[in-house]
Amino acid sequence: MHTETSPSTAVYLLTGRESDLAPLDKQLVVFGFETTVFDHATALLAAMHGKPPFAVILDAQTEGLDLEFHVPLIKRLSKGPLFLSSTGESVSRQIALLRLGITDFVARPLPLQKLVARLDELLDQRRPEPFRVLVVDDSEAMLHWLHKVLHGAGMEVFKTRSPLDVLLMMDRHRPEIVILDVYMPECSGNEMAHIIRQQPRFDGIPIIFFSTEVSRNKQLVARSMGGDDFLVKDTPPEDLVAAVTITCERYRRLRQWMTRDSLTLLLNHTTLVEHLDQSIQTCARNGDHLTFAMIDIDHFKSVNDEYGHLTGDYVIQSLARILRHTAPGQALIGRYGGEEFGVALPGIAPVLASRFIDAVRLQFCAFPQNGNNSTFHASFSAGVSTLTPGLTTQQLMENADLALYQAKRNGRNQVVLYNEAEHARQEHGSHAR
Ligand SMILES: Nc1nc2c(ncn2[C@@H]2O[C@H](COP(=O)(O)OP(=O)(O)OP(=O)(O)O)[C@@H](O)[C@H]2O)c(=O)[nH]1
Repeated sequence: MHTETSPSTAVYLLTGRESDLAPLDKQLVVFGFETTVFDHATALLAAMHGKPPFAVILDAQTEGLDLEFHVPLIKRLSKGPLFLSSTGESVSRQIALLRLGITDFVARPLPLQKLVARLDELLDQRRPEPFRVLVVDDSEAMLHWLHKVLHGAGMEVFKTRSPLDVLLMMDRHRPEIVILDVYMPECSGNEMAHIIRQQPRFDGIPIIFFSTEVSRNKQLVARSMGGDDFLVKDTPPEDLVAAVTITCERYRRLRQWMTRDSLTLLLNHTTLVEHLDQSIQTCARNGDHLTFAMIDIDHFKSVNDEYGHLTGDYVIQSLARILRHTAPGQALIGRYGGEEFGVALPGIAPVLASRFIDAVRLQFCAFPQNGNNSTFHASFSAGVSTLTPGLTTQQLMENADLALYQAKRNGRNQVVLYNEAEHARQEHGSHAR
């Protein structure tokens, strides 16, 4: 399980020792950024020579920092984001600083959540996932050409000559676009599009027809069968790449709205349960471990009452980020509802899973939350359940919920691993009373 940050998340912070920015290093570490603090620009530049960071944050008030001199030197060593934190700059000064190479301005007092959100966004932009494209054409030469053009543009391309394999390949590779030839011997592209559109699990996946057909009328018929666009086969490669890119980007944005929770960008409830379902089937088939944790922030109503709803939202976001940054790659993390989260850990033994959730609990407790111009700490309780033969998704979640209830009853701020025998004993005890 990886809980370390990769070197690519290195953030260099230039600030004075006594500055209000100094605690930022510990705060960013909680969110998974490997932060190093420098109190002199020369030391920062020397470190950048050795290992260029992902981002640099400059405190404008650092002693000896001369923006006109140092910013161009920093830019020469790293093309990454360069933040300037100051008490406020005039618009004309901001323009001058942008020209020098500053990419983002951060006002004081530092809005930590916004800064982290921005760093997250920049990080995601830096490692965009390649678009996944499925191409279906009975001509080997055409498949080869499409693969060459799209793969050459950085996309992940899956190809088949047989339309009868399409559904299977869509299940296996989860393409974000399907490019269909219109005239194929086994079935036409129109028919294939019609069949794809009958499957609710492929709802919304764009289909582009790729054909020699130039008749506007026939193109419209093809689109009425479920296609989204029509490209003729002598389309120049750059136009094909542009059309696929635009369509995939739109689909990704749409999917994000459909599958993600807007406050935390974690999976929403429905999608988490759907993915958990699939994961349970796979793990049950392969005999792999699967654990599920239900996490609930403690006394959250009091947080809202004392610090306001907005601060409550920040607390929810801080837990979401800690989970995102520390969970192993295969984890499914979702916002289950309000201040409740669900985390599925396929392939991870129950004891290790509990240990991981407990490590998240400690990080979350240690994280300084800001509200009413002061710092406070929040905590959560969690219940962890394990997949056993024959258990349904619903039962797995209910068991985690029972363990969570136990954690709350035990006094909160703890992780309880569901134990069937223990649960039966307690049930029996409560009935006997
Ligand atoms: N800020 C914020 N509050 C929310 C959100 N969703 C739910 N809540 C609040 O979360 C609170 C949940 O409170 P309760 O279910 O009573 O539980 P609790 O106060 O956390 O207490 P315990 O779970 O028993 O430790 C309610 O006051 C909801 O209004 C949200 O998206 N943002």
